[in-house]
Amino acid sequence: MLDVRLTKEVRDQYQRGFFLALLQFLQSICIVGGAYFTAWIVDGVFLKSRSVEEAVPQFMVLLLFLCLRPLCIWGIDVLAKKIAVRVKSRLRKELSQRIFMAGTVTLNGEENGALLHLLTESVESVDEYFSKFLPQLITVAIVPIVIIGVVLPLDLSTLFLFCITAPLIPIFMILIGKRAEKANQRQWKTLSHLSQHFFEVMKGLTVLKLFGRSKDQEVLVRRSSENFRTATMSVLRVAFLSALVLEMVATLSVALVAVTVGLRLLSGEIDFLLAFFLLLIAPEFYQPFRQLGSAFHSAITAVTAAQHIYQRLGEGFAMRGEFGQGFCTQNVAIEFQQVNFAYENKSTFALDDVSLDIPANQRIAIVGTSGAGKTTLIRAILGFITPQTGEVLINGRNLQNLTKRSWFSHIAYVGQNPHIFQATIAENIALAKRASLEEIKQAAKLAKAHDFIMQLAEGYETKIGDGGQSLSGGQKRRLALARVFLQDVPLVILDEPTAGIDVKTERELEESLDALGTNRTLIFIAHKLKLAQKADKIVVMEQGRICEMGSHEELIARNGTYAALYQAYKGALS
Ligand SMILES: Nc1ncnc2c1ncn2[C@@H]1O[C@H](COP(=O)(O)OP(=O)(O)OP(=O)(O)O)[C@@H](O)[C@H]1O
Repeated sequence: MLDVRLTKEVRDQYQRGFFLALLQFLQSICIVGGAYFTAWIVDGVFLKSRSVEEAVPQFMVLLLFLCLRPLCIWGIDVLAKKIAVRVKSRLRKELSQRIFMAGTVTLNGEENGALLHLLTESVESVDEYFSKFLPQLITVAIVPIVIIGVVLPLDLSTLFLFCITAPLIPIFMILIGKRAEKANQRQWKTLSHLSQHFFEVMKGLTVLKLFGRSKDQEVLVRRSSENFRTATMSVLRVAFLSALVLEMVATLSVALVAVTVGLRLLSGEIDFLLAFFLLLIAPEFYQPFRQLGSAFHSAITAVTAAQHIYQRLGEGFAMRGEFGQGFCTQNVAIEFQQVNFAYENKSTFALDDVSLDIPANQRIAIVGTSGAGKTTLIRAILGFITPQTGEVLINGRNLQNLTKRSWFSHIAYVGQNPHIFQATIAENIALAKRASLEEIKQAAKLAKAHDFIMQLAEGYETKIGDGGQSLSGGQKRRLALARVFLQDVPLVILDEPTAGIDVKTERELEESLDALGTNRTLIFIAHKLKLAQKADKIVVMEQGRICEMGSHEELIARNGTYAALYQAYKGALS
């Protein structure tokens, strides 16, 4: 059950690995030495009638070995735990970075509960692979070999028994391992499903209560829990069965050695000292295999979790990490060249042969019916998704070759559900840039947020709850817009900037947005077509395709999709 990728995680901890192996070696010396001196003392004092005083030096050495052994075990334990903690924190960090990078695509997906399960329990279950299984594997590689090395010149028939019985344990482990792996996969999936389902129910509890459907969900959660219980029981069954089989093989092997040694002692083939030493050392020879058997199940659980972690870590991100090209400009021009993109498990393209030219410092409005592909187009610009074919070019350079850090430093973005962190209003606005209170206030004024902030108990120093719960949707959006006003970047992307905002504030905000669009590339998704009229170019999307493009007047004159949308919009207003 050795997983190459997981084992490679100790790559930066060779020193600890070396000391761990050294302690294992020292432990095996203690085992052999302890057995030898015990046999010598019993043989000398009880059979060869040596005086107790004569045995004192041997007794002291035995005592030394007996004390040293638990110290070695403790050292091995500490080193293994340290290795495990380092690996876990690295995996957690890489996973969170990957999730942050995947951004809205992943987090908008319906899988937050499963992600939480991956980040917490899955990473945690990797612990036992490093703290138990790997050290035990090293024990198996060192202790039995040292014992074989000692027994080789002393007794060939016991050595022969060791050599034919020891491989039986790993063979059984491999056979049982196949079944155990399947059971573990099933258990992982059911737990992941349960976490996801529970998370969804918690999120939507208000809606479920209002529709009187919370009882139905209770039944479904109970059913998911029952599936998880069944899957866990089948994992435990395999675990108990394998522990039983491995224990039996080990016990029978020890018994075989004991019986043959006993018979040879009775027939006078070997003397008591050697026979007693072999009897003491035989259980120690099989002990590492036994313990490997019990660590084996933790290892399967860890490897199952690791497969899912690596799968998530391996998922492609549209842009380069640290090794792409840096990028710095004051004028951002964007070009889509025949871009196609379909989400995983979707048969239709969310972006279908999209070619689009966005010159620097223009205002572009993206409009279209729900599900037309507007957000996906924005995600492609942000680099959150990789086109399956075609390219997104930034000032003529392929976006995928730019570093995330340098590209993101050019962008201010407000999505559909801007997140407000558990911090003060001022800290929330100054998220992207260090700024003085005066600058923060100025930005808030431009975003028409200043007035409502001043009405809060502590103004800009008011702490807002996790997720900005004490603010309304429109207030959160204005706070997020204030962040944008504070950042002085060449590209601003807004997803429906005036959603959830009253008519008066909306009118005021439009003026601020005018200012925001000066000397910057401004791209905004507009459901309210009044806002779109101010754009230099309106891009109309339908089923992933760009069906029309032009100014408001041009598109009205064309009397196509945009004109129809505009009529519907005007109708809804009147
Ligand atoms: N994370 C996702 N995973 C799978 N499919 C997705 C995902 N996000 C969007 N889609 C699908 O891609 C298509 C385009 O969605 P997109 O969100 O880009 O539309 P939109 O025009 O922004 O819609 P809206 O105006 O309702 O926000 C839709 O069919 C949608 O179901």
